[in-house]
Amino acid sequence: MASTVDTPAGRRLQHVKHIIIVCSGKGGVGKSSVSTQLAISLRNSSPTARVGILDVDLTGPSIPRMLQLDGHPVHQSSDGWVPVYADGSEARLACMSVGFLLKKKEDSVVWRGPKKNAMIRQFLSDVRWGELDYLVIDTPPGTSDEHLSLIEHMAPVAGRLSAVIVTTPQAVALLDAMKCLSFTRAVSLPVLGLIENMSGYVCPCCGEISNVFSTGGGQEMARREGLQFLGSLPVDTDLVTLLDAADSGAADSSGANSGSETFDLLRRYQRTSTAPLFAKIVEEIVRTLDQKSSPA
Ligand SMILES: Nc1ncnc2c1ncn2[C@@H]1O[C@H](COP(=O)(O)OP(=O)(O)OP(=O)(O)O)[C@@H](O)[C@H]1O
Ligand code: SF4
Repeated sequence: MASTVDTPAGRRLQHVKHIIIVCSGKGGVGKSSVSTQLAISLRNSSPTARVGILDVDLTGPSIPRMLQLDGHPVHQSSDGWVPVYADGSEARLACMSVGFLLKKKEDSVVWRGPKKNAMIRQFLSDVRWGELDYLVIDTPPGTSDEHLSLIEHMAPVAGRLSAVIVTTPQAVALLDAMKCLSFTRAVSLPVLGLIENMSGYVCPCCGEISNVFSTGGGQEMARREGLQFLGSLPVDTDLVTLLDAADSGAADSSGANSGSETFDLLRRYQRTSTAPLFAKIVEEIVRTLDQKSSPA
């Protein structure tokens, strides 16, 4: 019988303990922000946790922007691509995105399915992730070529895969989240739980919660479908301010930000009003994954 790691992606990912695919049925619900904040909170969940974040939203990569790593060059070593570390020399938050391969961040990626498939295969087999506790994968909205390619190339490590579904509370987003859930069921991808994002707005002056959209739909969907409800995240004005600042952040002459700037960015993420909610979500995720990997 062939070894379970007997493919380039299987060999490369053999030292990655858990792989979390973040998906949403609908665009713009906050999947990339959730992926970024999950990766940061997982990294901070223990002093030694090592986390990777892979951005396979090939036509709309936003992870480099969210980690203020836009324009960072990617180095090729004899052993493959070296990921970009969002925490400098600590090297506990490794990041890879097609965004690093574009000449300018405004450049668009207009690729057909086979080229996207080849890029994803390369990300999974050629990036030198090393040992990771968690690899968080940010995907495009919906269920597209990218999702199928991921599942196909990661078949040798299928036992370590799970998904987190992100939705907003509106009916249309929930309908699309259901489609996403049926995809996970069709490909036997276990779902760790559901996150309802932009669930209400917390007034920065008085803390009053206004439900701009309806609320509670994600929790209801989770109950109905037998999923774990991981939590609700309100519209976070700290996150908006942080990302606006990151967008206008100064880059050095190579177009890349220095390690200390991105390190400072990680600290600022930790001070947003949703950071404690992410810490709780991560506690739940870590508990579930530990149970899954502990011998019966
Ligand atoms: N809880 C939140 N509070 C405030 N702003 C948020 C929140 N979640 C996401 N956003 C903002 O909403 C916008 C869309 O978020 P994001 O890019 O994460 O969504 P997405 O689902 O990944 O989008 P796409 O479909 O383009 O991949 C971003 O500007 C992000 O900063
Ligand atoms: S919730 Fe209260 S403090 Fe906040 S904006 Fe509305 S009225 Fe003002």
